[in-house]
Amino acid sequence: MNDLETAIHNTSEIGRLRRVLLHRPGQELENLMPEYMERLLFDDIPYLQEAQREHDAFADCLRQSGAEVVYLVDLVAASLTDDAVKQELVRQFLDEAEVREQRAREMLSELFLSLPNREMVSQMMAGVRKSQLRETDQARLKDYLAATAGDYPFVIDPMPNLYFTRDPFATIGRGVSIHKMHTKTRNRETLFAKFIFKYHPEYKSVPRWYDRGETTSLEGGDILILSPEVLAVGISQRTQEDSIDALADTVLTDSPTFKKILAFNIPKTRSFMHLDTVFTMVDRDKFTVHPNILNDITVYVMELDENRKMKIRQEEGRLEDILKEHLGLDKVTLLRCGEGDEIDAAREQWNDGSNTLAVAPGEVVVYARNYVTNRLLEEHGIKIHTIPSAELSRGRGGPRCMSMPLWREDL
Ligand SMILES: NC(=O)NCCC[C@H](N)C(=O)O
Repeated sequence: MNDLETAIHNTSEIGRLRRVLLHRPGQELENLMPEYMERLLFDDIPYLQEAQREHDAFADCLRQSGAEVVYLVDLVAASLTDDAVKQELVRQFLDEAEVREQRAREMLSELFLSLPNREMVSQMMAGVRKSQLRETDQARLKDYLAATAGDYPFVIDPMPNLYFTRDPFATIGRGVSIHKMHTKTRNRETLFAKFIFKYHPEYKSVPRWYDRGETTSLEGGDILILSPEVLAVGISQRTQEDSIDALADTVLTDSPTFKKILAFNIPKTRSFMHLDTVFTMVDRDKFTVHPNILNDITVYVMELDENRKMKIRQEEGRLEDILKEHLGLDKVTLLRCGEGDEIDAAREQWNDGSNTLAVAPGEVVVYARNYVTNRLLEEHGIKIHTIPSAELSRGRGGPRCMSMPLWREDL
């Protein structure tokens, strides 16, 4: 069924992309400091204006290939359907930012609630410097600053990873999986998803496969929709086995199409943080892969038996053969990042050479910088759209990480 009226429709990695969620990097990047970068999951400080230019080129590329681009800030703003909802967001946001000091809560609530919805959401994303509170009531500020010892310059931390819209929630079929993130830093991002899927007029009735209140972590970069029947989920640095069990329970039981989950156990390292940093689908029978994982990957198959009880078994053999069997294909080609060269593969994977976003079968968006891998894709008949990435890549994510499909055509 291809009716763009439904809020969410996502039954593959490669069906023609018709609507996609992005976040244009904003002031949150201007609040990155070298001292706190590691905790905020960045390896360097991007130059915001250039990062925005690159991101706009990404958005234009998606529009030119036929997708409507929807921005996170607009969806969150449109979810704040009345003052009570807006106040609820502010309250929960302050709780989750761990602002406990009463005077700070009052000053920040006043600051946020004085802004129109869109500006308020952008301000929440950017974080708040202590120096910004100078505009407010001086006596309260003095008391607050005296009560919070130390030189930490923020009253609320920035959320610089928001432009990786792939991770805090994921669309699967007609439903959504809202995540409990591995790090405290990124867990704050999923509050926006909570409000979108609770209050936004178009998104509030979407079925829920996983929720942010779960106790184990699951991140969207680990979820790949290989076909309307088969999901791949990474057991990774960011996604725990128990989360996959819980996701499998709901998706395999309640979604009309999904029958199987292939759980890929991958190495737990920063550069391989999610499955989509080492493995993406580019065509019906072609995948990019980082060669280093091929000897170090175990695949488990999860299915419900005739009594609707979960069965899990380990698969043996080569990844190509496992994919062939479960996707019912005659042939599968794995395209090795950096053409399999040890040095090029490591360099290009670090800058997301294996992190492609398909806009249609055999047609993908990639970073221009990964020219060795890109050449290989073209040699295998894949149409590539290249985008610039000098600044965007400093956050360690590529075109797939920076996008969440809301609507794809069925294959
Ligand atoms: N799916 C992805 O691999 N997303 C990239 C997320 C990068 C971000 N700096 C993070 O560490 O979470």
